[in-house]
Amino acid sequence: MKIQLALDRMEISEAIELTRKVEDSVDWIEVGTSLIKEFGMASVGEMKQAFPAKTIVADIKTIDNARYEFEMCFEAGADVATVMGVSPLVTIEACMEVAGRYNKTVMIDLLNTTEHQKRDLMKYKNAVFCEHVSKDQQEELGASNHGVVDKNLYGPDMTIAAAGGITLDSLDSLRKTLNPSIVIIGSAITKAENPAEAAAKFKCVEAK
Ligand SMILES: O=C(CO)[C@H](O)[C@H](O)COP(=O)(O)O
Repeated sequence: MKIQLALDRMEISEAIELTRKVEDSVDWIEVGTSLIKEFGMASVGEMKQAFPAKTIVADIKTIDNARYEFEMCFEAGADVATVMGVSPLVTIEACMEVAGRYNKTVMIDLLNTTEHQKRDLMKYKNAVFCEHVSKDQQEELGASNHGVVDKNLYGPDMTIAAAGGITLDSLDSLRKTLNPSIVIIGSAITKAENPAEAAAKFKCVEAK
């Protein structure tokens, strides 16, 4: 499993400082939606400049205006950009086209999608599919992602990611059920007393 560090609700300088402490333990770096909303494409550009060797994920959560937003992300230095799976399929198609042209990757965020919608999205074989329990579901309902999803939904050749309140304790259940290739971890690292130690523990468990 790859570890994607999600950076949210902080200044760009804090995001860079925090990432420096944990970069050896993480694979992909997500510029969180909150950073993009607050600081725009500067957040993506500055993270790519600070960490040129890392895969930078722009969590822009596109739902419309796909070409404009995806071109903006890739021009700013993102390697992966996110689109909501509940978008009209024409939006997903446009994201796939732009990503193909830039030789970059689309991550489809499956938040609030039905099984029927998921099945319609499966044709985008080059995309990463992210099973996501949202911040509001976490903070208002106490939910988190333990990976309990029908794994038969996904073919063996599909790349799956999981996000949403993931902690060290959820990894075992995630692995047994969804078995994602990418685990997206925000607060469990960024809000830890010692982020470097927290990230190293994830790396150690993930490697087992
Ligand atoms: O996409 C997100 C919020 O919409 C976060 O990046 C994702 O939920 C990971 O952060 P955390 O581990 O704190 O939930």
